[in-house]
Amino acid sequence: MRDLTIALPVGGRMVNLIESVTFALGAREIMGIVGESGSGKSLTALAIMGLIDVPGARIAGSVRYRGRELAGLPQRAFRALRGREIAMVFQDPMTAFTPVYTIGWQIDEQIRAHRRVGRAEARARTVRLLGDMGVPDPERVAGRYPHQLSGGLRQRAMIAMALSCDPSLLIADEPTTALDVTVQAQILDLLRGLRRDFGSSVLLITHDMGVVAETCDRTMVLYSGMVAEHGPTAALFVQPGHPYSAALLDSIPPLHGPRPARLPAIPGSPPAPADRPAGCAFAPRCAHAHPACAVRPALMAGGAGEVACVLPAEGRPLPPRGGSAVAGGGA
Ligand SMILES: Nc1ncnc2c1ncn2[C@@H]1O[C@H](COP(=O)(O)OP(=O)(O)OP(=O)(O)O)[C@@H](O)[C@H]1O
Repeated sequence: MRDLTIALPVGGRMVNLIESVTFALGAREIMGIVGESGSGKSLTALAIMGLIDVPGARIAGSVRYRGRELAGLPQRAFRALRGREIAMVFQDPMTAFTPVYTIGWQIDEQIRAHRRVGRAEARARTVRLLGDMGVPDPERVAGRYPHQLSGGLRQRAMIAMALSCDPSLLIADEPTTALDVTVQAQILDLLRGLRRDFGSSVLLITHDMGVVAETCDRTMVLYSGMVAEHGPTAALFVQPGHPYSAALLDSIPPLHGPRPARLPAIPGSPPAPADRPAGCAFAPRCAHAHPACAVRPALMAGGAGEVACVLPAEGRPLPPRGGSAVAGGGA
């Protein structure tokens, strides 16, 4: 993705909801997009899938998949790509499965929509996929309706459906948010196994720094529709370059040592896209803000890899962080 910008008319003027988002995802790589609610994570994912269907939206920039430009691709071409090449799983599988057909029937149909196979062959593949996803007694589960399964089983079934046509890219939008922590750990394990067992790349969208720490090779931090920082996950956790990344990490309870009575919180809230300041969007909440922040910082080498902040560029790294371990809490 290069310089993706999505603008919508708000109050009579065009407002950028996403601005100049740029990243590359390699084969068999797991990348996390992390940010608060409203930071633009879902819009970024929907843009890859060609699913931004908002009247008046203006989309600029480039999304290339295996060398092929997706921006401006007609919906017919997108339909062929979705499911077969790029698949998506969502937070709540209840909204992805229709309640009136069995899980197995729905996965069979997905397979048959993309491949010329008969019912029996499709069902055999469905059962095999459910088994691969760790679903116990997959034949019986295939005969169940969505409401008859636990949240964890439904999420496994949805990932099975997403993988049914061997996509090379899986986009998972908050796939574990609705699950309890034990099941969440199992699903993250499953996502990590996809590159090994299926050779897939995964784009994982989450608001939870613990989830990216456990799962992602690289992490991109979004703030107010823009990239704040991007780099290898380990580097981001050890030496974040953007005060926002550092503040997100500091708001996670440390795993070792004494726990502070109150965790540090980031004061204020992100600006609405229409009220974004002209300079750095984080400056009004930033403990390190100074006059240079009146100019919007470009993404530059620094921090974990690339950072949109003048501090690292000016050779003024952030003070060392307190706790270094992650307890898997929400950010
Ligand atoms: N259809 C729409 N019409 C107007 N504004 C929209 C629309 N969809 C998204 N937005 C705005 O775009 C911004 C980014 O939204 P997006 O859903 O991508 O955020 P997000 O990071 O995925 O948040 P969440 O974690 O809550 O899902 C938000 O300010 C949101 O209000």
